[in-house]
Order: sequence, then structure tokens, then C-alpha cells
Amino acid sequence: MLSPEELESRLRAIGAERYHILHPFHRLLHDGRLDKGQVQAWALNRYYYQASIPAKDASLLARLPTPELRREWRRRLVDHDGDGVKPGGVDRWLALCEGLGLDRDYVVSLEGMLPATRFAVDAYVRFVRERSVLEAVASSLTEMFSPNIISERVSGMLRNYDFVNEATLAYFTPRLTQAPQDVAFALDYVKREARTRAGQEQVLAALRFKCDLLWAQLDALHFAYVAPGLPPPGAFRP
Ligand SMILES: O=C(O)c1cc(C(=O)O)c2c(n1)C(=O)C(=O)c1cc(C(=O)O)[nH]c1-2
Repeated sequence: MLSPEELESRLRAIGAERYHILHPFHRLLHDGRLDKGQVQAWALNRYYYQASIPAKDASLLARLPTPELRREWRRRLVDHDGDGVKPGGVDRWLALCEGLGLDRDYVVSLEGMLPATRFAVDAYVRFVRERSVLEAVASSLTEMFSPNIISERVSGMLRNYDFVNEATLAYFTPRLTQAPQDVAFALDYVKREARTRAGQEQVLAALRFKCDLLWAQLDALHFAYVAPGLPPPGAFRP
């Protein structure tokens, strides 16, 4: 058995090696080396990830055994879906897309999305639905690393692109407080509930799987819109 602290440090090591902040597409995005059409392609594809997060959280919520756990997970649903008065993350992502000049209905229709985005995101939703609660919670732990990438992205994009401003990127501001709150709970949960060495290995594998599916989404964007720049049939063309 690893101690809870050792488990946490192995989880952090996975992020240091595999989190999508290291992907060449994100480097280009943050450093201002993409054109507007390429940034639009990123936002349009990532919409499907954002829109699917509440579905995956709802499927996990249904399997959580205690009111305490369900309350905690329900907060995530409200963060993403809003409460009917305050807009949630999905709406704020659509505002980001519109701020970049995309048509909202076109984004929501998913017509221009890359097939690989669908395969990667659907794999995440399915993983959370089919694996143990422990693995499902662990797969959310990429959020341990997201405040770093978000601060880097927002400052880099504001500095480097004349077509984005603070209002366009407003999606990210609440994530800087929501993500650490999500992580504090989920990390505590896996450290407490992974009670065997095999369980700990499942936790580590779930985080690797999640890093891989975030990476695969950027591979697809890079292939279609950077190099060699071959969008598949029917995909968004800037
Ligand atoms: O900007 C990013 O790079 C990034 C990464 C991640 C992540 O690591 O999965 C999430 C988000 N953003 C995000 O905004 C978000 O709402 C979110 C929810 C989850 C999740 O797995 O439940 N990850 C992420």
C-alpha cells in the first residue's frame, strides 16, 4: 500500500508528465501563434466537452451512496448547468464561442465538431458511467492541474490576440475557485477510499486515462487545423 501522501504525489507526477498543458496545440494557443479560425476550432470542439460534463456528473451522482456525497456532486451540476437565474459553465462557454465570432446555434448543433472529439468525450462519459465510483471520482482529478493552465491561458490569450478580451474569457474566472473546491473533495475521497494497493492502481490509471483523452482531443485539433491541416469531411472550416 502507498500512504495517502504517496498516492497524492504519484497523482501529481502523472499531471506533470501528461496533462494537456504540455500539448503543442496548447503551447501555440497560449503563445498567440494561432489565427482566429484555429482558436474558433478549439472553442467549438471544446464545447462538446463542456456540454457533456453535466451528463457525466449526473450519472455519477445517481450512484453515490450518501446525501453528503450527492450534495457535493450536485454542486458541480449547478456550476455547469446554472440554476435558471445565474448562467452556468455551459452557457458561459457558449458566450466565449460567440465572443470569438461563432454562431451559437452552429456550435450547439455539433455539426462542425471533429469526430475524434466525440469519441474522446464519449469515452469519458462512458468511463464514469461504467467504472467504480472510486475510478469515476479519480477521473475528475485532472482539475488538480487546471488552475495553472487556466491562468496561463487567460494571460497568454489576452496578451497575444486582439480578438479576445476579458469578457470573451469570462468563462474561466469562476473555474479558478470552483476547480480547487472540486479537487479538495475528490482528492480527499480517493486518498480515503482507495484502501488496497489494487484500488490505488485503479485511481492512478483513471487519471492517466483522463489525461490521455484530453491529449487526444488536442491531437485531433492539431492534425485538422495546424499540421498537416486536414479537417475531416463535414468538419468546421475557418
Ligand atoms: O481549461 C482546461 O484546461 C480545463 C481542464 C479540465 C480538466 O482538466 O478536465 C476541466 C476544465 N477546464 C473545466 O473547465 C471544467 O469545467 C472541467 C470539469 C472537469 C471534470 O473532469 O469534471 N474537468 C474540467
